Amino acid sequence: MADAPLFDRVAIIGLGLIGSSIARAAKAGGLVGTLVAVDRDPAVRARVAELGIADVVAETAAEAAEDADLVIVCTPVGACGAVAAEIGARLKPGAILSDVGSVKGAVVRDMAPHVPPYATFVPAHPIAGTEDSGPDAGFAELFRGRWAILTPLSPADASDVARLGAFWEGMGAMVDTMSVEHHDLVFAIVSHVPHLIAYNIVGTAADLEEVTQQEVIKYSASGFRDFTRIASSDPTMWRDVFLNNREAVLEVLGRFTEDLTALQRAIRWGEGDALFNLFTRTRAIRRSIVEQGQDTAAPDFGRRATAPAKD
Ligand SMILES: NC(=O)c1ccc[n+]([C@@H]2O[C@H](COP(=O)([O-])OP(=O)(O)OC[C@H]3O[C@@H](n4cnc5c(N)ncnc54)[C@H](O)[C@@H]3O)[C@@H](O)[C@H]2O)c1
Ligand SMILES: O=C(O)C(=O)C[C@]1(C(=O)O)C=C[C@@H](O)C=C1
Repeated sequence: MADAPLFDRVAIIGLGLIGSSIARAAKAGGLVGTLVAVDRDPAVRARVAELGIADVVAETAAEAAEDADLVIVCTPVGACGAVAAEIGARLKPGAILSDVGSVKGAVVRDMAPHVPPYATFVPAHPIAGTEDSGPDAGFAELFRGRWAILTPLSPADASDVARLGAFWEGMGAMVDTMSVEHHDLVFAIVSHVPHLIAYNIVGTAADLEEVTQQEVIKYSASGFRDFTRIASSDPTMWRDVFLNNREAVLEVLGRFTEDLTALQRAIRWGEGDALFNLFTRTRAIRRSIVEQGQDTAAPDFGRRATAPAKD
């Protein structure tokens, strides 16, 4: 007899890249009995029904959350508070509420006040994604071999944290836990500021009057192309990330700006050793990332086997 699913009823709110990937992975892994999906966009709800990646497509978040053992909010972080306000009173006793937001402090601030004492809020963040969005962009293998960070709010939540961790592991992820504050600093460095740099360099190139748009497109088969991939990431998602992780991002940007000024000086004064030493250190970092098998920002898995690469 097959093992019983980890959760009888799971509700996913927001069926974009991440929500639809969870739906696909959870069903493929036999982790849920009934999967209920809802999105505020009627076109997304219709597409989810067409794709057949949920058992039930609900009309409202409150309706989706009712009776669910696990509810995962997969909207942009700026919408998480309003969703929690809508579903909080409808959560069933013993339910686990979670999210996938790229920022944790602001999400906890906005969601936690709406969680009743008989449910447990376990914030989460999968470190996996692509530059694409929407329900067609998702795929079941997205989380395989990737980290899922849980930021538990109380030691009393340990058994629910373990259950949610098992759910992420069932989707192929490796689970780690850290504090909300530490999370926001770490991901400001390794994800948020790198995205800001990509948005900035692509914007600068597009604005340079002496380089035509045609040349930017024609000669971008270089490092610049990698920046354009990142800089094509969803504008709503990333606007919300920067508005909601302001302090950590500004802290890291301050350090980044100082280091950039030092590089500017080294170039101006011909300090080749300073440049060489930095580039040697950064090359070693890249090599250790590759050795640990974390070198693909957007894992291909089966996705590219069926869909031709866009770039
Ligand atoms: N894209 C990534 O690489 C990535 C990786 C890890 C975590 N995240 C986080 O996951 C979340 C979702 O990102 P995504 O890339 O799946 O975005 P997406 O744009 O692909 O999907 C978001 C979905 O949420 C829906 N939505 C928005 N407001 C809503 C509301 N109030 N109620 C119900 N549905 C609503 C939208 O209609 C959309 O379908 C974000 O919080 C993001 O920070 C993204
Ligand atoms: O691969 C990409 O396109 C991503 O940017 C994924 C990425 C990241 O920065 O690593 C982006 C945001 C998330 O919160 C987690 C993962």
